[in-house]
Amino acid sequence: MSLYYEAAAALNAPASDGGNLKTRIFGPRSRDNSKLDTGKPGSKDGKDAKGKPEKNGKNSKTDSKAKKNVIPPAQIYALAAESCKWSAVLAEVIDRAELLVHERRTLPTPTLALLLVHDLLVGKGGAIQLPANHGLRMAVERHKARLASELARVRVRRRAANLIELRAMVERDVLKDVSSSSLAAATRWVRVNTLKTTLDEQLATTFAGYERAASIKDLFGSEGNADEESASSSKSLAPRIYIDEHVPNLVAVPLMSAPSSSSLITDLTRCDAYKSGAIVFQDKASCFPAYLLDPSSVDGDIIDACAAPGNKTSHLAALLQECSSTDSTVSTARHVFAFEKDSFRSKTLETMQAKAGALECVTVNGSQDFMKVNPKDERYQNVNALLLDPSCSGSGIVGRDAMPTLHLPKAPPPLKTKPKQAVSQQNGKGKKRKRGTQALAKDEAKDEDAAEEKDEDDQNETEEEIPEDPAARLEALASFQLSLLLRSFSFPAAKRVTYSTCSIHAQENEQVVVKALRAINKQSHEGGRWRLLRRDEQVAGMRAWPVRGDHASAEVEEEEGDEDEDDDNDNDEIDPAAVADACIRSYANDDLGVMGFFVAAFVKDDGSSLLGAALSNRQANSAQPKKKKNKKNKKKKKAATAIAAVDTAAESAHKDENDDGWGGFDD
Ligand SMILES: C[S@@+](CC[C@H](N)C(=O)[O-])C[C@H]1O[C@@H](n2cnc3c(N)ncnc32)[C@H](O)[C@@H]1O
Repeated sequence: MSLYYEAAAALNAPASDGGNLKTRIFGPRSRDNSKLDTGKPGSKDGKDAKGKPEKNGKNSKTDSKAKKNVIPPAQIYALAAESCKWSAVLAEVIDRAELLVHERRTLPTPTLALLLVHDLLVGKGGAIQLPANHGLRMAVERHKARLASELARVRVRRRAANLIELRAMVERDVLKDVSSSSLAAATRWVRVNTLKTTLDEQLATTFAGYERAASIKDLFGSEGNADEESASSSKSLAPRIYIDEHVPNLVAVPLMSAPSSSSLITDLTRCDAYKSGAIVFQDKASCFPAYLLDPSSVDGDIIDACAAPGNKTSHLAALLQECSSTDSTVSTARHVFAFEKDSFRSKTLETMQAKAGALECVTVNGSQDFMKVNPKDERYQNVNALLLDPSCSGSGIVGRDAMPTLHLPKAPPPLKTKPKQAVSQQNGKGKKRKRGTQALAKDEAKDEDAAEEKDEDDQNETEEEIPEDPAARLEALASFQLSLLLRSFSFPAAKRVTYSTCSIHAQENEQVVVKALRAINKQSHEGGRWRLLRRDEQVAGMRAWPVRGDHASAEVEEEEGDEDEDDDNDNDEIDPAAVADACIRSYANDDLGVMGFFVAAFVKDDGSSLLGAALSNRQANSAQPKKKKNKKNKKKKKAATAIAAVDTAAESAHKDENDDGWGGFDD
């Protein structure tokens, strides 16, 4: 009986408990099965129900009996997920057959009825997994003929020729349902790692048999599809794949925590290409920085300043290899130096580079603080480009726990006296199970093993985990990000820098960019001047990406003490519209299937073109007076340089980070 009650408890757990179906069932249970299954006190801590120590041998007997009763989580998950998937159809069948009206004394809840009818009508074995004389089984089987004929009617109404076609329709409906609530959460982005394979090879192997989707929405059956012949059918059982139009070697497939088995959704974590590092799970937006940095635009080495877990590092390595193999003039091997401050995450970085086959060109500088790296060190004299993806609030991250809606049959009107089993579910075993599920669901966030299907790039902390004062936290983060960005500019041979966050807050994005431009351009312009890479100069895919920076957010007041002290820079006002156009953003709710993200690229003009996007049209008019010039002398002593100021702020941000053991975020 437990199987059905366990599955019902997992499906009915309140959303506020968090966690998707998979983690509700697998994460907690895998650590403490007996607790959930037996509900008996005492057996775990060696004490009996009254709290007294149990006699020798009794404990182990109880344990082994409890173990025998444990239902494999995979079995519970399969039942819950499949029933959820079929719930729209089955709820209709149960209602029309009036099962709950006829059996209101024996079938305590609509969820249980749904699970039992699932196994009877569409489950794998075609039978309820209970003894033949069990009350629940008998209650449902009494109505088998009526239920089967209602199922046939539903099938005919939906114009499915047989059960196989109906199954395909059910799956498509579920995909549509999930993707309509969050396209970003329902999409699995897969980067083909060109260090190990090619897109064509993967399409012919890992993704053989997939139908081409014409758009992200079409992955979920909402629009027509790219393959003309297969366009007809929502009845097609083939999974779909979308080949991204912006980032090369990137594809998307549907992702969902349920259903457990589906021909439309394949579990890529189990495929050889994933295990060997030939494909990498990486959100589309997270591919922007390396692509925008465009290693082919420079010829020297590259630094990834905040690298762990390392998806952008291996992406950089792949792009580097691609441009080296196409450019015969490149004679010397180019390097990616990957820095990571956190020692634990440094190990992940190393492992991921090894898995991606990137170690030939990537040097992992683990447990090294980028702020402490000497830009003048001989090893970095050939560094032309830097990718900076520092810790951030992670406010753009999307939880990948999309669940289909659970449709339940209508509950019958209540009986005057409570049926025995209903009472026992409310007050007895049912209650214990629910408590167990809830308590365990809370632990789930800490359970690393529960994250079976988590992307490597999905290990960020969420904003909720940031300590109490979010405003102060954001301010400290922004200062820390600015200091890292200014440090990136200070590498003598640097010509290009990308700055990215998986945050949606302007404070961490456009505002950092504007402050960085102001600060850097107050310094001597020896060797060139930093500006934003304009949209028209960006690689094709980024130029075409429609979501740009936020104009209003780029209007940043100059802070007191930051006014220009150098008469030569009187014309360095920043044009918010130009900044916004140069910046790239994405939002989880913008229907493009990606998480919230921000990236901007800076270039160092060697003097041949000073008409940078960041400099306003006022740049041409050198006579334009600065507004706060009269304050200039008073403040001269107050701020030595802008960089020194942000360095101090950054130090406190660093301290803040260390204090609470906060390790930063991945994308
Ligand atoms: C957002 S994650 C980087 C994700 C990574 N770029 C990727 O795509 O896989 C930020 C990382 O920067 C690291 N970090 C923070 N401050 C750092 C510093 N001063 N020097 C080096 N690494 C730092 C954090 O430990 C964290 O692992």
